[in-house]
Amino acid sequence: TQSTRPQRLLAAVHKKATRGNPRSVVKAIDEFCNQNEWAMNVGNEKGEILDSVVSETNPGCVLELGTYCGYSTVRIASLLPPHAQLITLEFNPDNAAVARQVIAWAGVAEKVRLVEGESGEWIPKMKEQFGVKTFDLVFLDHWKNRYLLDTKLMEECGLLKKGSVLLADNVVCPGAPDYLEYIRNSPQYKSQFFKSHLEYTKAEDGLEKSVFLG
Ligand SMILES: Cc1cc(-c2n[nH]c(CCNC(=O)c3cc(-c4ccc(F)cc4)cc(O)c3O)n2)ccn1
Ligand SMILES: [Mg+2]
Repeated sequence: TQSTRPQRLLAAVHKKATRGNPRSVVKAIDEFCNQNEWAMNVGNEKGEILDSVVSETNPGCVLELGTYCGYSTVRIASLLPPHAQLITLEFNPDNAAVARQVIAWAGVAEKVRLVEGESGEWIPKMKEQFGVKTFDLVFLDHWKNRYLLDTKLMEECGLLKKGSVLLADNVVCPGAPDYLEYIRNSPQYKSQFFKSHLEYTKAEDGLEKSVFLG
């Protein structure tokens, strides 16, 4: 039977990356996507911006919406301080299965909790199910038409505190216009746009970083 693109991406990780070395896993995926097949990982150009935001935030508790194959999960987890935790939500069970193996190969599994399901269902359960108080950093990389809804849901669930950082991928391509409109005009956030390109292409894209002011 035919393999899927995520399965071919995983095969490239097993072939080219060194087990336990997160940077080699990131490099292997970027090579696969540049040389073989495009895939919707955040990529290296936006990934370096992600790395800098993670490093400056030094988060103890991170939420990632949209795991896909675990590329950004591995980038984030490899920069977390000891005992910090990353919860990542993936909607597609086949992609989640690949992500688990990518995360394990990178050697960051003990920092990561991968949950299969929809943001709207799981965000309200974060406190009771995972003992989360608030998130220091949220990486929004899931369905673009859910960014705004889920940001409001996180506010309502008391999952953000003064200083919490939201970092949103794809605010230009595919785009999240209602989210940008809200977050840039809300007195409760201080936002900053990082211009970049859609992963592995020359198309315009960028990340929006927003600090919750409480
Ligand atoms: C509702 C809910 C959803 C999820 C969830 N799990 N996995 C995802 C992945 C979502 N990501 C994307 O769709 C995405 C698309 C493109 C793209 C595609 C085609 C083009 F032509 C150009 C760009 C580029 C990207 O960088 C992306 O991130 N969402 C998890 C939990 N709850
Ligand atoms: Mg993305």
